[in-house]
Amino acid sequence: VVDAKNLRYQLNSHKDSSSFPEAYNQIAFADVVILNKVDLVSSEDLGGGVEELEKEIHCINSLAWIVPTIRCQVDLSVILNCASYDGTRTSHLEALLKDNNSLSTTGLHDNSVRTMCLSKPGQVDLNKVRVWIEEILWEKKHSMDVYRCKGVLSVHGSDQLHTLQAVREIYEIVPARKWLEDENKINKIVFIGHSLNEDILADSFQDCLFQDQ
Ligand SMILES: Nc1nc2c(ncn2[C@@H]2O[C@H](COP(=O)(O)OP(=O)(O)OP(=O)(O)O)[C@@H](O)[C@H]2O)c(=O)[nH]1
Repeated sequence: VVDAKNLRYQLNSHKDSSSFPEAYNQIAFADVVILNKVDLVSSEDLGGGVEELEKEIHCINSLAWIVPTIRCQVDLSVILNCASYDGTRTSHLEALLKDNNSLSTTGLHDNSVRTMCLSKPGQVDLNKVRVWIEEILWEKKHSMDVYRCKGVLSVHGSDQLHTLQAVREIYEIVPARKWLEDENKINKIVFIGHSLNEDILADSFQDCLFQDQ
């Protein structure tokens, strides 16, 4: 739950310190963000109203689904049972498959928590992807602090769309469903975290593509 009236203050409160406020972490890890107290903000407020706040939340986590509320009044059947981490249910990942769907953000402040989206055509070698993601998440090879990761993969030798999900060091790659005939078989991975380097991620992922010997 985000307090609409105080969000900006909470996000800015770290500017003079070396650590991030908890608000960044909570938004980065959220699947659903309840943006509460929207009756207390208006477009005349410094920095804009609810729309601006939604933009700021999406800058940190462009995968989050935002529900504006007053007194947290929300239909529970909408926000519960999202099955966001069920790798075999692709409904929450379908948006990733849409072309031209840019989810990357530049972050609110230099070096803050942000979303980065990697997109590559071709088929990947699953073993290479495992080594690649383990180097990033476990060995912190590129000094990136990845909070979460979600994506779809087109795996060589399989007609199944695979999903990749990670929370901190724990990750999972599983077959989810058959690729559809007319579907653009791509690899698309969204990273949410801190100190993300787009060029390094794109270059290193290139080595995961399957190559005929
Ligand atoms: N106008 C308005 N007031 C609200 C809303 N939600 C809560 N409040 C009031 O805001 C006051 C503080 O409530 P909260 O922000 O939920 O209280 P809190 O102590 O911060 O609660 P925690 O965040 O759980 O620690 C109470 O008087 C609530 O009735 C809202 O959407 N609109």
